[in-house]
Parts: sequence; structure tokens; C-alpha cells
Amino acid sequence: MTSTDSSKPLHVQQVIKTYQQGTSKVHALDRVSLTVEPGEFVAIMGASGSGKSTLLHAMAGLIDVDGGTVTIAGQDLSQLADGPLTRFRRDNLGIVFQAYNLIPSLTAEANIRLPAPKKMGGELDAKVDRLLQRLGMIERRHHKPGALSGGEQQRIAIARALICDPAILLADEPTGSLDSVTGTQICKLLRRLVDEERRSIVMVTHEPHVAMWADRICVLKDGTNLAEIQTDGTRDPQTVARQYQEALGGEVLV
Ligand SMILES: Nc1ncnc2c1ncn2[C@@H]1O[C@H](COP(=O)(O)OP(=O)(O)OP(=O)(O)O)[C@@H](O)[C@H]1O
Repeated sequence: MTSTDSSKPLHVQQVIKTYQQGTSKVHALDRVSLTVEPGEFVAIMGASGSGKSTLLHAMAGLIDVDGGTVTIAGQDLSQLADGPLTRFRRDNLGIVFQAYNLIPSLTAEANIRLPAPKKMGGELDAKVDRLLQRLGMIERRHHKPGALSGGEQQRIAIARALICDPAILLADEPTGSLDSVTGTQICKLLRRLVDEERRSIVMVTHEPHVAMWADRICVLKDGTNLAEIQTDGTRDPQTVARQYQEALGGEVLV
């Protein structure tokens, strides 16, 4: 697997997203800012409803924002029409969801190939092989998602997200459907993608023992930046949990 272009940071500047819920307005994001450097792993934490998924979706260009900018590799996403945005997303971002979102009727291998443009030709076969090897899934390549465990399905979803060699991976609760042992395996895999390939990762999570794999934790509250926590690399969930609680002023989390 090739390493990625290291000149592709992600900047979120003063982003606003407001939803109408009945007669009231919900400020899902209220001037949130975040910069992610090449080869940096950032976790986004916050209580339920604090705006984590909305922020990730804004970074992915999956929702329009009402103010501020999301810039990836120097490109302001709001300046792209639908078609160019889809292509830009494919070439620059990999996205991983809690529910894996694999196509049940396709084999693991076919799911990985799905986002690849036709022009990749024979290069694609080699790339799929490398990804299956890298993620320990070579023996499972012909299985359909229904015959794979949750952890295996998430590995395939990560391979699919990497097929176009994006510099940035966005992950929304990637371990949320997994037991803690399998979840840790996925966290270690994500960490390796940062350490060995210098990819940038932004991951939404509720869990201190998942967030501890990041370099930095961005804590949101009510759609605003509340705090930044630098993890110290000791991977101690208790320390991260305590720092997180302190950031929230001792509030009990949902
Ligand atoms: N499509 C939508 N329509 C209306 N309101 C929305 C929509 N999406 C999100 N919201 C609201 O925006 C706020 C932030 O939601 P968001 O899903 O980003 O929070 P979250 O931190 O990811 O929560 P959770 O941890 O529960 O997934 C919430 O009040 C939510 O109800």
C-alpha cells in the first residue's frame, strides 16, 4: 500500500449548522472549528446531541452548512457542485460508519471494489489484494457480509474506504457495534494507518477506551468547541475518562 500525499490537511472554520425541529431551531453546530494535520488522529467526543455526527457529516460534504467553511486539501467543499463533490470525496476521503453499510448481496472483495473508478483497471486487482492482506481478510474475500463477524465486516468497510487511497479517513463510531476486544483490534488498525501510512483520521466516539487511540480529542458541547485534550500515548482509558469528565465540568454523560 502506498503512503498518502502529506499535503492534505482538513480545516473546519466557524461552521454553523442549524436544523428546524417543528417550531424550534436546533443549533447542531455553532461556530465549530477544527484543523487536522496530515498523519494526525483526532477523536471527537461529546454527550449525545452535542453535534459530533453533524460535524463529521459536514467534513464529509454530506450536508450543506449554514455558515463557515470546510476546506480539504485547499478545496472549500461548498464551492463544489454535486458531481465534482462526489468525485472529490471519493479521491480525498474515506468514510466508515458504525453500521458498516456493506452491500449484503456482494462478496467482501466486491464491496471493497465498489467506490473504485473504472480507470483503475488492472491496478485495482493488486490494490484489493494488498488491502485484504493488510487487514487480515485474504481468506474471507469471497464471503458475503452475512457470513462475516462484525469485526470482519468493519475491516471490509475500512478496506472499501481506503481503496482510492484517501489521505483522510472519517469514522463515525466505528467500534460502536463491536465487543470491546474486537473494537480494540479496529482501533489498533486505525492507529497503524496513521503511524505507518501517515493518513489523517477523524473519529467520533463516546468511549474513552476508543478515544485514547487518538493523538488529540476535540470535545463538543451543545454544538460548540468545549475543550481539546492531548492524549499522551500511554493509552490509559481511566486518564482519558478523567480528562474528559474534567472538560465537561464533572457532568454525567449519556
Ligand atoms: N436531520 C436532522 N434534523 C433535525 N435535527 C437534527 C438532524 N440531525 C441532527 N439533528 C439535531 O442536531 C443535534 C446534534 O445532533 P448529532 O447527531 O450531530 O449529535 P451527536 O453528538 O452525534 O449525538 P449522538 O451521540 O446521540 O449520535 C441534535 O439536537 C439533533 O437532534
